Amino acid sequence: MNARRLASPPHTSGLVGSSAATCRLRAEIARAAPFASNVLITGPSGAGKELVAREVHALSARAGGPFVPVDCASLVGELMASQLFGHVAGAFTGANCDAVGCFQAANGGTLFLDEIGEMELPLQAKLLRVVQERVVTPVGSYAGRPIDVRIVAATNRNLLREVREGRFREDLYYRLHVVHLQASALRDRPDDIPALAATFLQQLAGEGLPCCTLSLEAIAALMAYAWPGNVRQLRNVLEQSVIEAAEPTITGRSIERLLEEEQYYDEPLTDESAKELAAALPSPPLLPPLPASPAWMTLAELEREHLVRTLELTYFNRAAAARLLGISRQALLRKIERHGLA
Ligand SMILES: Nc1ncnc2c1ncn2[C@@H]1O[C@H](COP(=O)(O)OP(=O)(O)OP(=O)(O)O)[C@@H](O)[C@H]1O
Repeated sequence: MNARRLASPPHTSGLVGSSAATCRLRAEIARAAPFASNVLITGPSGAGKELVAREVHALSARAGGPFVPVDCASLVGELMASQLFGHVAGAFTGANCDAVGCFQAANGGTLFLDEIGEMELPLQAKLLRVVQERVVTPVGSYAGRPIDVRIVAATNRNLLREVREGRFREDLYYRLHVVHLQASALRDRPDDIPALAATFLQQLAGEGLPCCTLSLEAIAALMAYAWPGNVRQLRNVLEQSVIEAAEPTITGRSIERLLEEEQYYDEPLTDESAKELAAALPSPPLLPPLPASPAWMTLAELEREHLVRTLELTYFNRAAAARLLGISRQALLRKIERHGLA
């Protein structure tokens, strides 16, 4: 059987973060959790889809029952149906005794079908029958067994496009897409980063790693990064920085150095995200205020003033400043030099 864990871990506080997107998600989870309706969770890899699924389970009347996560991408070949639906002795070579599948293991609880978009079409047809009839028939048997399972599925694919392109059954899509929850990319909710980082540093200290905090510069650098690997990548970067930290306070420079090794360090933000990020960054450091603007400014003077303001806001993190300004780091470096700010 392909279940990663059968029993639910105790429910902890769950989703960390207070961005508008996370607050909305928390409210949607609370609204949908008490019902038995199927749930489809979408969002990029590492954005917290499994955590959302666990939250739905933990806040439902099934919380005392099992939470069974299944990685649908690994359900391939002959054994896939048996992994989901179980089999009876003699069903195929090597089936020496009856075995329950993930559906029966999740009876009374929640079955989490992770990476549902990867499931092969023949298995989708079998899954549809079970979802519709709430009866599971083990491989090699004709006797169906009623099951009481809530299905929560997740995908990082655009399932409607998969339907249009014939890789995902439309009828199954609509059976699963009763409640839709969206785990957003971390780059779209940078104001969650300080709380997530603090939680992860606390968890890492609890796991025996050095107890560290982040400087304001380090927080600004984390908030300005694009996070292609989302929350999972944030945790990994923090773990690396704790291991490498010479002092209990992690500096902006050490975070920048780690992020330079990751992808998309220099990717500019869209105008909208840049505005959100600028508003969410921690208060700028105490630097001498900019000279009062003259009544009339040339374009060059205006550019210089905005450059200084952006550099202050990002604690002189040039990659972050470039992203906020929507230009490449090379372009920013040229402007810094041209305006004598180096
Ligand atoms: N809002 C959050 N609060 C606290 N921890 C989070 C949050 N979001 C994600 N995490 C943590 O980030 C890691 C990745 O999350 P998770 O496995 O749920 O992502 P996923 O979207 O299911 O990823 P994948 O698509 O790769 O399976 C986990 O350790 C999870 O606990």
